[in-house]
Amino acid sequence: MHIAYLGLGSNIGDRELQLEQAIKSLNEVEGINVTKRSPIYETKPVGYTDQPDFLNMCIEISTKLESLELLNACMMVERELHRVRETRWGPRTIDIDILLYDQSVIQSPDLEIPHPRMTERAFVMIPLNDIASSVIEPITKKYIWELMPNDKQVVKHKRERG
Ligand SMILES: Nc1ncnc2c1ncn2[C@@H]1O[C@H](COP(=O)(O)OP(=O)(O)OP(=O)(O)O)[C@@H](O)[C@H]1O
Ligand SMILES: Nc1nc2c(c(=O)[nH]1)N=C(CO)CN2
Repeated sequence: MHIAYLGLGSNIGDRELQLEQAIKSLNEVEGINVTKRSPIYETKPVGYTDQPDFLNMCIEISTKLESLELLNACMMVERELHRVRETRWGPRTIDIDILLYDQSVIQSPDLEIPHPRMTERAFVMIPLNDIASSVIEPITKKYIWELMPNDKQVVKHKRERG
């Protein structure tokens, strides 16, 4: 069994529902079990800023899948939720990134693990810290405090569903 952490984001349509559907679909994939989920945060868009606010969260999964198989499963769930790729870093119904996969370091054309931009993204590190505090190296953790928002960039989302 492998332990992986995934980052989920949505900023068009029913954002909360799409996060829930992504978790449900991932959990239904043979060989994937969702074992933890972070709170949901509402976050200001990073990179391309002229787009709606995101809901972001992280989940922990235990999986029999190898890393590339997991990437394919994530892409399949994205397709299922009708994600259309238009602008890089642009709006999306759902985005699923593999953040960590065991202790692996992978540098291939299709897959980079740890996710190359994760440590600079408050919308990833804050929910990841909620569910994987012990997994994050102290050296990285130091920067989470620097990412901690004091200007409403990342705020806890009040759930609309039970
Ligand atoms: N750790 C990873 N998790 C998910 N996709 C990855 C990862 N590493 C590389 N990729 C590649 O990135 C592509 C997905 O790009 P995508 O359009 O989702 O990027 P993005 O979400 O806009 O930007 P970012 O990668 O900065 O979050 C996939 O086709 C996949 O092959
Ligand atoms: N707040 C926020 N900003 C983003 C996000 C995201 O999930 N949340 N995803 C991006 C591309 O992956 C680019 N910018």
